[in-house]
Amino acid sequence: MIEVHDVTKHFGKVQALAGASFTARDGQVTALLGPNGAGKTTLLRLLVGLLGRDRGTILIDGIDPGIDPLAARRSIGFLTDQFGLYERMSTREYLRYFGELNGMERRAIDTRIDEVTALLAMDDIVERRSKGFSQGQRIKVALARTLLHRPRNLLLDEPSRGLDVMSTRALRRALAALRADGCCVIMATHVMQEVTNSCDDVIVIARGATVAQGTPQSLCERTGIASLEDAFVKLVGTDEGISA
Ligand SMILES: Nc1ncnc2c1ncn2[C@@H]1O[C@H](COP(=O)(O)OP(=O)(O)OP(=O)(O)O)[C@@H](O)[C@H]1O
Repeated sequence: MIEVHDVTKHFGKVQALAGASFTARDGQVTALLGPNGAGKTTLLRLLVGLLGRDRGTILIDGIDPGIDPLAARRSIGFLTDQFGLYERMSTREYLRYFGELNGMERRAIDTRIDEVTALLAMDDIVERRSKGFSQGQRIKVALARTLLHRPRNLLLDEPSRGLDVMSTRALRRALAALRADGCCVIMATHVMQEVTNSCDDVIVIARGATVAQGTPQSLCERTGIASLEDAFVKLVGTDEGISA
């Protein structure tokens, strides 16, 4: 479970977070929805302890990443906007390397590589070096790395960007599997269809603060609007930063 209370963060004079508060529960996929510049990536980086907050409380399964980032990170898989692939390594070599960094045993790594590459439908690129990989192929490798060590908490920053229809379905399967395993998943996205298809709960963030949290249906009911996209626009008070 991930608990955030009244978190603020400045970069110089820019206020990236201005009082974000929410709870993301186990066994749920929680969407983090907000216009460009709303503070989504900053929030994810604070959760994983890559940045320090100015104020507020953050607990990852009871651990404060600001106090003990290494302990918090052990239970987190973070798909960032920077994939950090090593072009000379094949996908298998790359995943093995990260499995070893996470303290997994070789046999467990190989079994898990088979599982995640099947889940994400990436058999065609397992033995290929990542040099020249397309955007969709790159994100799949990064996602496979994120899932490899079975973290209990998953932070996914726009995981569906650049994915084709088949890969988007593979991502949905992966999210469903994580939910069934009881993981806590937070997914920052601009794609409303992914929210409707894959998310149990939605956090709406605007200008650095949480403006609403609830199921897609409850957000529609609260605004009195049938479409989630229109409900989001009403909650945020602008129509920037969304795609159909
Ligand atoms: N390292 C930094 N230095 C200065 N300003 C920053 C830095 N990181 C983020 N910001 C600013 O903080 C605000 C929030 O940025 P953030 O990247 O968290 O937004 P976001 O919701 O992820 O946006 P997007 O949907 O465009 O990816 C923006 O105004 C951004 O310019």
